[in-house]
Amino acid sequence: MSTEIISRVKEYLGEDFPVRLISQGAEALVFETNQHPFNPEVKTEEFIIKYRPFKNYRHPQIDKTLTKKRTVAECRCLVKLNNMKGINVPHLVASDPYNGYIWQTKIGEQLPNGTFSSLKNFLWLHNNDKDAYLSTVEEVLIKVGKQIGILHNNQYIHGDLTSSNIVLQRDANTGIWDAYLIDFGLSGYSTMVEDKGVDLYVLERAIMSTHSLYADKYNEWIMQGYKESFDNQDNLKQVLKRFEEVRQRGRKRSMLG
Ligand SMILES: Nc1ncnc2c1ncn2[C@@H]1O[C@H](COP(=O)(O)OP(=O)(O)OP(=O)(O)O)[C@@H](O)[C@H]1O
Repeated sequence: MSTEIISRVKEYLGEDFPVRLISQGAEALVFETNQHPFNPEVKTEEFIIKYRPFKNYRHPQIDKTLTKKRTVAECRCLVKLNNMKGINVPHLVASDPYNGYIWQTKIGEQLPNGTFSSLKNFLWLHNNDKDAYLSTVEEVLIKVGKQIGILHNNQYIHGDLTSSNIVLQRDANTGIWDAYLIDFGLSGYSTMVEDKGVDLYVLERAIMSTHSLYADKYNEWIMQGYKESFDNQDNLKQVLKRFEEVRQRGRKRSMLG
């Protein structure tokens, strides 16, 4: 199946177009390339191509409509976020919603152990070097919280806030890590505190399940950054109240199995 999809992508981009498959999720295949979609002069950047393939379990017409709708929604969100002050996200480069393609700038780099610099891998890397890296981890997690806070303050929600969808990249001048959010397939405009509470809960659970040893400290730092990014304390209070309610619902659900 995936070989067939990859040949379709090759056919679409051209046989000689250099792409490398880096991820295959439920919804999309993600490739990386160093070639710009339409400007061969751009030589210094790397790009991500996200492709939503045809799903043969869906009626072809419904599939086309859904693919187009989801691709357009993700692009719209990226464009909005590209113009939002203070938020770190990939730049939208090009898109072909009819065929399910989105091109965006690549975020991230290799960590010293050779893994990709997602927050998840970063925390794994520093899991055993607690003392030496604690302040770096604290700084990074406060920045992560700030990014989520800025997003929520602008009435946007992420919708799939896991530690794999947060990517770290060093500032080119200072060498200091910055936090970026990626994957806006389930994101959108929302004024509802419930959606924001769920975003926070999903990330809290993700941190607890993959980095259980220091999860409490990590979540505390994320929430410190989140709180610092709010100007309006009433809004913050409402979100935090709902976050607690979402947590309690989650606890009840897991007790009931
Ligand atoms: N702009 C980007 N820069 C760097 N890596 C990226 C970028 N976009 C996606 N990736 C990589 O590809 C992976 C999958 O991308 P994304 O989450 O957008 O697709 P998805 O199909 O929604 O995946 P999943 O089903 O796993 O959530 C990411 O976890 C990340 O490793």
